[in-house]
Amino acid sequence: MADSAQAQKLVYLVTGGCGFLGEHVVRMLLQREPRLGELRVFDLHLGPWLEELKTGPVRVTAIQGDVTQAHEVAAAVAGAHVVIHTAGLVDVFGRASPKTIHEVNVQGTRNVIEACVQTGTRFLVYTSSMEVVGPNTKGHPFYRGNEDTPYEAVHRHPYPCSKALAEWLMGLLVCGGLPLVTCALRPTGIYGEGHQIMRDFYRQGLRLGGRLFRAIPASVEHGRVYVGNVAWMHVLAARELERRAARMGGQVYFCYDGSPYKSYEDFNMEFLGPCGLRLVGTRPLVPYWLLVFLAALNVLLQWLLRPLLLYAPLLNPYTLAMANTTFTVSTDKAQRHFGYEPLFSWEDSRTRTILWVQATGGSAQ
Ligand SMILES: NC(=O)C1=CN([C@@H]2O[C@H](COP(=O)(O)OP(=O)(O)OC[C@H]3O[C@@H](n4cnc5c(N)ncnc54)[C@H](O)[C@@H]3O)[C@@H](O)[C@H]2O)C=CC1
Ligand SMILES: CC(C)CCC[C@@H](C)[C@H]1CC[C@H]2[C@@H]3[C@H](O)CC4=CC(=O)CC[C@]4(C)[C@H]3CC[C@]12C
Repeated sequence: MADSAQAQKLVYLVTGGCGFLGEHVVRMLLQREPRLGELRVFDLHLGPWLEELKTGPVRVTAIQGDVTQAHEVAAAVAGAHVVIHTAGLVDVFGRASPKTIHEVNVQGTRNVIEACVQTGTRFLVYTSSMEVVGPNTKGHPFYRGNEDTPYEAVHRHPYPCSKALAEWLMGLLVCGGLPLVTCALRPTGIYGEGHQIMRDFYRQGLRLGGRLFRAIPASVEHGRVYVGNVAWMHVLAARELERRAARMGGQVYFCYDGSPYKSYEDFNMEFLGPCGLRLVGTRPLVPYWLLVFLAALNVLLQWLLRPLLLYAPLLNPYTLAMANTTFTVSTDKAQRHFGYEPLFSWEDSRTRTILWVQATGGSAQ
């Protein structure tokens, strides 16, 4: 008798499937989801790498579309059994307007939910963010927290506001008693192959003669998680939503793995060090008040230059506050609820990331 893996082939849709995380989710599904019959990859900008996937045994359909356009989303969702919604506008640097961030992250998510309800898709996994919780505007540390840790979540920045609203929309469904089963995954800062900010730091270090200068105290700890493990968690959550609907429906899960807790800069050095960079200083070389001043100056410059060009440096009051606030998670909720174990050890994750930085960091890719 054919087993159920062969009997029922499923249609999956990944929104934002050509982004940093989305590409890993797409590849992970193809490698690790035996019930996959068709994979729809929906994104505003389709990657050329999708072409090579089309020659494999699973039907891969590339859909160029915009999550803010309800009709485009509905057409892509129709007939899909499972939707993994990772599309989002990740912007904490002032590149996009608050309105655009809201449209993509909130209205886009609303469109995905409505399309699922209208077309009868039953399972939806949403990529949320740790930013739904914090760090908050008051700079309170979140130390080894879990999904139930009390924390004063206060947002002002458009990005965390939008992610919090979108996650809240997901929660509404549970109260509404709809047949759609959802869960939200909250990655902390993701790293790994394809991580743009890591590459930016590497290039900056190369420009500075192989050095980076410590700006944030080493005692401020950040939770980071490897992109392959975040992708695996999405694939597993999507698979298990059906079997464990009563337990998982409406739940939120932090994404975690064995990556060590370190400051943002020290963590990056785990990869940039073996690529030849050095972090200068055991303590910050620039006083904090000067960073605050420079961050405020960047906001002013961004505003003054806006009519001429887009000036969006890494340092602004929001990113400084983030980098300077401890936020680490310690939880086993995903393990308890759907059997998640990281697929990649810290050593594997580190090696893969180093190889990627070495291969592409200096090139224009
Ligand atoms: N990068 C990180 O450290 C973290 C990311 N996240 C979340 O993970 C998700 C993926 O983020 P990344 O892969 O880092 O970002 P990314 O920018 O690399 O990927 C996002 C993808 O969404 C697509 N997209 C944007 N607007 C769209 C639209 N209107 N219609 C269709 N597609 C659109 C983009 O073209 C891109 O391919 C986002 O929802 C983000 O909020 C959550 C926590 C941490
Ligand atoms: C010396 C500077 C002050 C260092 C600046 C570092 C910042 C650019 C980054 C520090 C913390 C990062 C954020 C954090 O990892 C959590 C995130 C979650 C998301 O959902 C999206 C990305 C990000 C906001 C991430 C962005 C870069 C930092 C602010």
